[in-house]
Amino acid sequence: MNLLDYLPGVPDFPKPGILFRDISPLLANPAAFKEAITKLHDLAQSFDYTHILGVESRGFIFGSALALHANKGLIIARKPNKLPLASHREFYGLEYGKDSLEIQQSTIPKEARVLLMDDVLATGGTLIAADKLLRNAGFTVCGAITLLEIGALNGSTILKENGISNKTVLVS
Ligand SMILES: O=P(O)(O)OC[C@H]1O[C@H](OP(=O)(O)OP(=O)(O)O)[C@H](O)[C@@H]1O
Ligand SMILES: Nc1ncnc2[nH]cnc12
Repeated sequence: MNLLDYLPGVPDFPKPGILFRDISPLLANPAAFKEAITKLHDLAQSFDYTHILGVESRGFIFGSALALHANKGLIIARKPNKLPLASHREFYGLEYGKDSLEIQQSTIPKEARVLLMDDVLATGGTLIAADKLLRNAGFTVCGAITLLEIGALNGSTILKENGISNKTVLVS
C-alpha cells in the first residue's frame, strides 16, 4: 500500500501556491490508517520515550492512536486559550500563517521523556515551537516523528539545526 495515495495534494489551499496534503482519505480507510499508525510506531521505537506530545489538531488524531497502540501517555499542545491551566505559550510561523501553542506544565509528569508527533512536517515551525515549550517548562524532549514531510521545505534539516532528532514515514 502506498500511503501517499491516501494523502492527496489539494492545490492552492489554504492560500495560493500551497499544495495542501489532505489526511481525510487516509483516516477514512481503516487499512491505510492502521498502516500509518504501525509505521509511526516502528519509527517511535528508536526513541526512549514515555509520552507522546500531540499538536492540535491533526497531531491529536495520530498522537492519540499511537499513544494507545504503543501504551504511552499522551500530552497535548493546544492553540491559544483552550487549556484551563496553560502555563507556557510559544508563537511561531508555519507554511501558510502564524499561530501559537500552549501547554500546561502542572499536568505533565516531571519525569516525562517526550516524543513530539505531528501529521505533516513543512517548515518545522510548529515542532520547533512545541520543542521550545516543553524545554522551557523543564521537560526532556527525545525527538519528533511525523507521517509526511514536504521535502522541498527542508523541515528535517531545520529541525536538526534546532537540535531536534526527527524521523518521518513519508517524504513527498
Ligand atoms: O511544519 P509547519 O510549517 O509548522 O507546518 C506543519 C503544521 O501545519 C499543520 O497544522 P495547522 O496549524 O494547519 O493546524 P491543524 O492541525 O489544526 O490543521 C500540521 O498539522 C502541522 O501541525
Ligand atoms: N502543505 C501542507 N499540507 C498539509 N498540512 C500542512 N501544514 C503545513 N503545510 C502543509
